[in-house]
Amino acid sequence: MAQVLLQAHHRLLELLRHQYPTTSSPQAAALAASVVLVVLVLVRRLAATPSTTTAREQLLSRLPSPPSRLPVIGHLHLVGSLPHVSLRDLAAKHGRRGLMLLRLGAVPTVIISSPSAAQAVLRTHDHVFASRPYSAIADIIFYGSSDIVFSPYGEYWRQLRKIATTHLLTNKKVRSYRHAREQETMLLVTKVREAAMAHTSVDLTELLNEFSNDVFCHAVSGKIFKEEGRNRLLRELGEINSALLGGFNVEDYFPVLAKLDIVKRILCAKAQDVNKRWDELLNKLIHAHESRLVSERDGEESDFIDVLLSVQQEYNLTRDSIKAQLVIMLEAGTDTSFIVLEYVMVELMRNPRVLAKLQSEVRTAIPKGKEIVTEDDLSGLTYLKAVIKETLRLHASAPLLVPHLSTADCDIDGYTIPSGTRVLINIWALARDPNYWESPEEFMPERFMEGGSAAHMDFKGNDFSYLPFGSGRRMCPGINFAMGMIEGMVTNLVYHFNWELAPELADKGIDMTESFGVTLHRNEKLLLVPVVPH
Ligand code: HEM
Repeated sequence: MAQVLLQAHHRLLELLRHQYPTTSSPQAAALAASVVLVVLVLVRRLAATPSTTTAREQLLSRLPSPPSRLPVIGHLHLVGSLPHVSLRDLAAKHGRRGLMLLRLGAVPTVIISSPSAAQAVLRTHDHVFASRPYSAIADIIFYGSSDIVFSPYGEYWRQLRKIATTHLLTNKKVRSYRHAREQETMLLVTKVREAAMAHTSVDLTELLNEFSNDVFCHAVSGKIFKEEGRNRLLRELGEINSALLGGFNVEDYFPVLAKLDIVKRILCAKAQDVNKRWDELLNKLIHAHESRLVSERDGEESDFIDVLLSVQQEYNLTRDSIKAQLVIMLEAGTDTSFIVLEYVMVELMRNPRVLAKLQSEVRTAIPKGKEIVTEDDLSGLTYLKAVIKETLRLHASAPLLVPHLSTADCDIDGYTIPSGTRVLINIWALARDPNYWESPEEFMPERFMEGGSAAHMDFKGNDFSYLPFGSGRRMCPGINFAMGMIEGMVTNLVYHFNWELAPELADKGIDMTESFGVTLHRNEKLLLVPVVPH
């Protein structure tokens, strides 16, 4: 027993160090891990009444699960720094029919790893699995989880979803932000052209991140988004949110800790702090919108703040709820779109044949000499669409989707998943499964072209081995917004420039090491030399 507790302590220590890398000395971290372990063991002892073998426990115990479970931390020690990879390997060994149960700390979590199990969860029983587990951090950052992504399934969420799909992210609205997208595209192309003239490299990671951030800031808060460096501040705050939401949060796996006020105060202090900073900034932005006269709008398209204020009464939205939607829209859209953009360029650089073919398509279809390629020029670019689809297959920004939660007992293929179980759908594993994909590790856009093995597939949630945006009620409502941005930017990058690896990367190639947070992203910067073609 002492040996297993020691192992649990060691793993807890690693996890705490990961969560609080800069704030704790080794001694303080070891002490914190010991305190957490003692508290958890005590709480477990106190809670170990006959009710622990409830009907729910009995159902859980029938689900396929790895045998090596430690006290307190459960299977957490089996999950490495790239959870989607560990989960795929564990499921191959211990899963049955695409289902596997892991005890992540105190939280039973079902991992879905086959298209048929994904279909059962996201389509057949979608209504049962459409809720979200509680997250102490999300609760602070999103004003009591009152945002569309983390709010539990129910009437309130339905209203938010309606606002998103009928007011904020309709095709018409997405088209109306076109001017903002093209303006930001122009800024980026100009910067790259300057570098090309000077024969220097560009940090494309940074440029694309900035582009994506600015397009969203513009959509959310209109023309004033750059005043007083607000776009930079919004980006900084967004990055802090991502780090907090994506880190290993002890309180998510040991919810009992989040209930202890003193522990909550310590663990959630950073989230409180960033929420305060968001609140100040959003109050200013909302106030500026409220006090702006119609005559000052100068024909400008209404932004997310205008839209939310205009439907406030109709949907009975509180001020906090409006702020929660603004924070989540920036969070949900910016990072995901930037990651896809960067990976498209990474894959094009790693596959010169594909880059050449894409350039040929783009430069044949679009007349020479355009200052900027607009969204009108994109129809008919079938290889471009195939390149983006293939990038989304290999590099889903959210490899485990956002966690789902069951709200009733539900039978799937002979197993019963009890109510209140957290469910992760490993779409990364589904999209690389050799049972469903030919040469799954290869970047082959042709598979999505006419005559290819995946020609009929789209990302609209109908093909359960290919779900980069999820499927069902909780599916991403921002696909059109994202596609408008990604297609436009990639086309401009390959239309205007030829690309070479920067000298720093020329010898060693592009490092594909990734980190997992809320989203999955590369660690190293993409440094490239742009060349203006003759
Ligand atoms: C390439 C870019 C994007 C990718 C890959 C992506 C992917 C996803 C995924 C996987 C989910 C979770 C689905 C689930 O839990 O089952 C999601 C949810 C969501 N996405 Fe996106 N997304 C992208 C862009 C956007 C954009 C541009 C917006 C908004 C402007 C957006 C807004 C949302 C919202 C609001 C949700 C939560 C829906 C809900 O819980 O009801 N996303 N997205």
